Amino acid sequence: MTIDVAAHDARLEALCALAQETRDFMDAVALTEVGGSEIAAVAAELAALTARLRLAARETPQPLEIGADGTVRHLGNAVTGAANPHALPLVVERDPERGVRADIAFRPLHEGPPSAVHGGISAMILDHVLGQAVAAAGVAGLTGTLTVRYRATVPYGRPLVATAEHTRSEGRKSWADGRIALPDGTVLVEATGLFVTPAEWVGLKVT
Ligand SMILES: CCCCCCCC/C=C\CCCCCCCC(=O)SCCNC(=O)CCNC(=O)[C@H](O)C(C)(C)COP(=O)(O)OP(=O)(O)OC[C@H]1O[C@@H](n2cnc3c(N)ncnc32)[C@H](O)[C@@H]1OP(=O)(O)O
Repeated sequence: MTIDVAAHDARLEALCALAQETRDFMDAVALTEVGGSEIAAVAAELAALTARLRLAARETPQPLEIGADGTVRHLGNAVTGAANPHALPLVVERDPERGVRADIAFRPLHEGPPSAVHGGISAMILDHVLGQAVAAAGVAGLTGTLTVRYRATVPYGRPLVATAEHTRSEGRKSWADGRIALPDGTVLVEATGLFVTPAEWVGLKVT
């Protein structure tokens, strides 16, 4: 059975909608120019909303689920989780040619150097897509090492593309390459990573 994200679960659908509203809120916080008293009033309203959500709370985000066909859904993931406000969220697809690809839309919220995306955020995206390329090759693992080369600053507010592919495996070690590029293919950041399949994951089939 393929897991269909939030398709038949009204509560999860509502949670994903709340996460998206929260992202919009965070963007608004990062960019607002309203006056100080209005900012204080909004903060007080927000504190009341936070208290309502905490009336019933768990200690970990929405868990990773694996469908019968190996489909993975992780609504709580920091990069892809539709129920996690921290996530872009990135939608990673199998590339028809090779590996995986994802459209990226960084926002002003992601700023590191002036007018550009924080290097750690680019590294986080690359960590994830390299990991997913490795998982798509049937050898899912945890990142052992990630080497990132920043060739040009990464802009926010314009469409970008992340791609990655599994390159080889030796025992429980697997390598992948990936990059964040402009739509015309100009590479801005590239990475290579080594992923180690924990012994207890060997043979796990995820897509
Ligand atoms: C039921 C579970 C279901 C799970 C389903 C998963 C589905 C996935 C689906 C979708 C993928 C999404 C994509 C996600 C992407 C994001 C990935 C991250 O951000 S991961 C978080 C950051 N990384 C960590 O937190 C790792 C922390 N480190 C560890 O847990 C261990 O150190 C680990 C697993 C990396 C290695 O531990 P050992 O005990 O298995 O390793 P030893 O047996 O000592 O070594 C095995 C081989 O690996 C090398 N090795 C081990 N660690 C290395 C390292 N850090 N760098 C280089 N080589 C390393 C060793 O030298 C050894 O190599 P020799 O066989 O001798 O050639």
